[in-house]
Order: sequence, then C-alpha cells, then structure tokens
Amino acid sequence: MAASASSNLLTPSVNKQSLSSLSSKLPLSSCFSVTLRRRRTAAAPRFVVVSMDAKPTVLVAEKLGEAGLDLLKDFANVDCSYNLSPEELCTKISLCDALIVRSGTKVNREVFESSGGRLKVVGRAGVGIDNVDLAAATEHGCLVVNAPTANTVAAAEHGIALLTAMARNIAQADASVKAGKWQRNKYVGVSLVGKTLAVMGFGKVGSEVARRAKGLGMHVIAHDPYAPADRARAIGVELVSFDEAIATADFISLHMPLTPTTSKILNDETFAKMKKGVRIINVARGGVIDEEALVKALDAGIVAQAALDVFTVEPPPKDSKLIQHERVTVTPHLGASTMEAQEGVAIEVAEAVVGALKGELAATAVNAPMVPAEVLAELKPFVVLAEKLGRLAVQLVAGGSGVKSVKVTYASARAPDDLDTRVLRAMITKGLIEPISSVFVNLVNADFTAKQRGLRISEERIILDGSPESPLEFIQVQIANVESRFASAISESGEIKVEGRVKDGIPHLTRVGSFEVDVSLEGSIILCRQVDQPGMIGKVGSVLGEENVNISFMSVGRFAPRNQAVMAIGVDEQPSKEVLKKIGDIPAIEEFVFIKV
Ligand SMILES: NC(=O)C1=CN([C@@H]2O[C@H](COP(=O)(O)OP(=O)(O)OC[C@H]3O[C@@H](n4cnc5c(N)ncnc54)[C@H](O)[C@@H]3O)[C@@H](O)[C@H]2O)C=CC1
Ligand SMILES: O=C(O)C(=O)COP(=O)(O)O
Repeated sequence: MAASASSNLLTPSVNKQSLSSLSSKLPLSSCFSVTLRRRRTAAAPRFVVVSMDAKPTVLVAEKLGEAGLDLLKDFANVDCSYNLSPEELCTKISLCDALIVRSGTKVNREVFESSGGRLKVVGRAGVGIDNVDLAAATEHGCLVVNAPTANTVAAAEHGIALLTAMARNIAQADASVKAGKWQRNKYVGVSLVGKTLAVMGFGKVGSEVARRAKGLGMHVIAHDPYAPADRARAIGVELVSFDEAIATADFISLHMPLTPTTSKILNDETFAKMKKGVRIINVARGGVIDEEALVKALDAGIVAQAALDVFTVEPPPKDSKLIQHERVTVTPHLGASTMEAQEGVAIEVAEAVVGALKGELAATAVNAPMVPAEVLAELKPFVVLAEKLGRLAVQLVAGGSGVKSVKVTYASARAPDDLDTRVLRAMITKGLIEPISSVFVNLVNADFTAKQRGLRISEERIILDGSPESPLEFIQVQIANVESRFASAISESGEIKVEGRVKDGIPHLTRVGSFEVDVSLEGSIILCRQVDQPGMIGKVGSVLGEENVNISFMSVGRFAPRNQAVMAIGVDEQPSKEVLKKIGDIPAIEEFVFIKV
C-alpha cells in the first residue's frame, strides 16, 4: 500500500525556478511542539526567501468572491478572465504565475505544457480536483492547492434541499402551478421520517448531511471504507458495507470523490441490488453514476426519483434523457454556490495561492512537495529511517488503541537551526498513518493529515557534543497511551518506544522498549522476547531455515545474563503463518511479533 520511502518525498520533478520559490520558509504546523533539551547559539538559517523581481500574475479563470480577489490584489497582478476557451487558456497561461479555477475549467496537461514552466501554483476554489491533472502538475513542478472546508456546509445543505424537494416534488409542482395547473393528486410525495438514508462517502459533506438527516427523523447508515467507525458512532450513524447500504436504503446520497474506484459506482449491476422505489441524490460528481444505467433504472421503476446537482458532462446536453426525465430534479452544480461558501473558498484559496507564491508550503496542497535537493541528499538515509521507525512503531500498537500522541526525539550534534526536521517528521507521520489507512501522505500534507486525524506529534531535540558532520545520531519514536502487541516494546515510562540509527547508510533499529538491539531495517522483522538461555538463536534460526526464510540480521538485547532477552531478526521473506506458529510454540519464547517495515 504505502509507497517506498523514496517515492513522492524524495523525487519531486521540479524545475529550478519553482524550487527556489517554493522551498523556503516552511512553517511548523500548530499541531506540533518542539522542545530543545539544551540550547546552543543558532546558526544561520539554511533557507532564505527568494524575493520576486516583479509582482506575480494570477489568472482567475472563474468567478471568485471579492474577499479573495482583494487578498490576491494586495500581492499580485490579478487578471480575471472568465469563460476562456481551452485555446485561450493555454495562450494566457504562459504569462501567469498562478491560476485559480472552480469546477468549470479543465486544467489538463496541455495547460501545464503551455505554461513554459512559469505556472507555480494552481488554486482550486473548492474541493473536487478532478478537473486538474495532478500528475501533470507535479511533473511540471506546479503546486496544486484547494479550499477543502469552506463549502462543506453549503454542499450538505444543498444535498438536504434536493432530498426534501425530491420527496415532495417541489420543482415539478412549481413548474406545474406556473403553467396554470392545480394538480394536487399528481404531486403526492413521500415522508422522510423513519426512512433509511444511506450516505455513500462519510467525509466532510457526507457527515454533515447525515447529521442534518438525523434531525429530520431519518435512520442514517453510511458506507465509507476509510471512515473511522467512532466518528460515525459519535453522531449515531452505523457504517455498513456497500452492498448493505444500497440494498437497505430508501434514499441514497452520494458524497465520495470521483476516482477510478468510484467512477460509475452506481451502474446496472448495483441498481439491480437496490430496493425497488429507491431515491438517489448526487451532489458529489456526475461520474460516480452511470447515467444511462440510471435512466434504465428509473424507467424500470427500480429508482423512483433522482435529484442531481452534478453530471458526467457539464453542462449536460439539452436533450439528455436523464435531465428531461420527469422524475428527476436537477440543479446546475449549485452545491457550493452560497454567498457564504463562495466568500469562504475565495479567502481559503487566495491565502494558499499567495502563501505558495511567497514560498510557503500550503496546508491545503494536494500534490507533490518541493524539497531542495541538497537537503534531501543529506537527509536521505534518515528520511528512510524515519518512515521505517514510524511504520514499526504503529505496527506495535495493539488493535483498538487509537494512536493520538507521538513524541519524536532527534539526537544530533547540529545546532537546532541547522537541522530541518520537517522532512523527517513528515516521513514519520507517513510511516505512522499509511499502514493503518488509505491516506497518501507526503511532505506537503503530512502535518495537515496528522492534525485531521487528531494525531499530535511533539518533537524534542537532544543536542549532543561532537562532530556535527552527520545530521543525526539517532531518532526515537514513542507512542503514548496505547497497549502494545509486543509488551516488551513498552519502555519503563509506559510508551511504545523504538529507536534507530543510520549505519553505513543503512537504517538500523537499535532499541525496542528498554532493550537494545541492532537489526537493519531493510526487509521485515521478527521480534521475540524469551528467557535468555543457550540455543535460542539456533532454535528460531532452524525453524526459519526449514522454510527457506533467509535471515539478514539478528541481534539479542538483554537486561542481564539468563534473564529476559529480546531477539530482533531481520528476514528477507515473509514467513508463513505455520512458521510463525512454530516460533511461538518454542517453549522459552514468551511473546513475538512479525512486522513488515
Ligand atoms: N456539488 C458541489 O458543488 C460540491 C461537491 N462536492 C463534492 O462532494 C464530494 C465530497 O466532498 P468532501 O466531503 O468535502 O470530501 P471528503 O474528502 O471530506 O470526503 C470524501 C469521503 O469519501 C470517502 N470515499 C472515498 N472513496 C470511497 C468509496 N469508494 N466509497 C465510499 N466512500 C469513499 C472518503 O473516505 C472520504 O471520507 C466530493 O466529490 C466533492 O468534489 C463538494 C463540495 C461542493
Ligand atoms: O468544491 C467542489 O467540489 C464543487 O463541486 C464546487 O464546485 P464549484 O466551485 O461550485 O464549481
């Protein structure tokens, strides 16, 4: 699942121009604290902000709230050019440092290619970035930022508006009265109270819709493979499987992003599994529904009604059977269109764009980070160590204990200002989060992701005497207030503790709990606690050998001879369940754990 440590953090494809402007001045997020155990005179900062010769130019290609425009104008030349054709956009873009769009502009590869390297940031004044080619942006060293929170309530309110309008035929009845008719029998609706609403995608918008639907007396269930069950439980919503959600719901409301996995997630096959007479609401993205299949399901009576704000092609063709269907209520992608939300997203995106142009990292950045090559070159082995320690530590946590508080200690002979730990912290965060979620963490979004998940990471430096040639002596990761799958990983002070060093360019695990070990963090690891007695290494070694599992490294740490010992074994292959069971069955082994790093 998780990409290797050298993936997105180490190999951004960035042109020199964007590196110099974006790599400096990266502020610490408020969810982190740093403690220095010993003070030293600060050395000169490593990075300086690169000043711009002239004001940058920001192209605003879709209508943006005034407050956002004002923020932009304080810092840049702002060109508001709406309704540009793709060709006009490509022509203009070579003169722009930033581009701001909503959902109506396709920022495809051609746009980045046409920019000739000048475009440094694309700001999406909203959530969905499916209209921006992120891969192309990253390849061209262009940061993409969005405004992920300011339109949440507006979208949720629109979802509820569609739900209630559909149930009571408001749009159809309104048109009928205006056409001079009075059809009270034709527009008998359905009640919402007691009905089951399935919220598909329990993120920001989905959970707000759920909260509001509960207020309407609906029974709300949700499907979201990545949402934490406790967040759903907290508002009285049960997380269920996709099939259960669609089979039991009277109303289905879609709130997931458009991705290759969610594309046409409602299709002939899934409509066939729904309750007859189900009603569908979509304020997410048109592409999550196979629109032809929806028309068939409406005609077959499987779907009684649909209320749609978004379409596969926007605007949809006038003669679209779906749009014209009398049991379908439509709006022209209005989910985010309230005065309040538009002012909010305008400010959110303008701040992020200005920050990026000044060389700051935006918390709402959605693509690859910009990291100076010389910093990465020096930190590279420690970056790998940092991610592996994070991965190891989180896998030592027993199921059910939520990870909330992590302390990272860096021991170094460098003065604090001469050691930038943001990359290391991002990698530890990546290591901590990726094994237990589907979130993709990189330098840009690590702090933001940790904060969103309620994960607090505090940093501490131990300043060592000695040569500051190497940036770091060791890194320690401690997770507080959790149980461990491997009790020996708990230190005297009660936290899961792992410590590692870089030896000959290779990351090594050098401490687990109170036990000193020494095993390279290259393949996978078996940690065993046993009674310290002769023959143990041989016994475990021969169980692994019988199964052709190659041992790369082995080390034993103990309190005192013939007392307790912890054995750390590096293995090249993943041992089978049977082999692991055989290790567990060795009488002197008191506990063991297998961990993929
Ligand atoms: N109509 C409009 O004007 C607006 C539309 N939107 C759209 O609403 C959607 C949700 O936005 P937010 O809640 O802000 O995003 P979010 O990222 O907070 O929530 C999306 C949720 O979908 C879940 N998800 C991902 N894959 C899934 C799958 N296969 N099945 C079920 N759940 C899955 C994620 O885990 C996440 O919890 C996006 O598509 C966004 O573009 C958002 C604002 C306005
Ligand atoms: O934020 C989103 O994802 C939206 O769909 C809103 O789109 P808009 O900015 O109104 O074009």
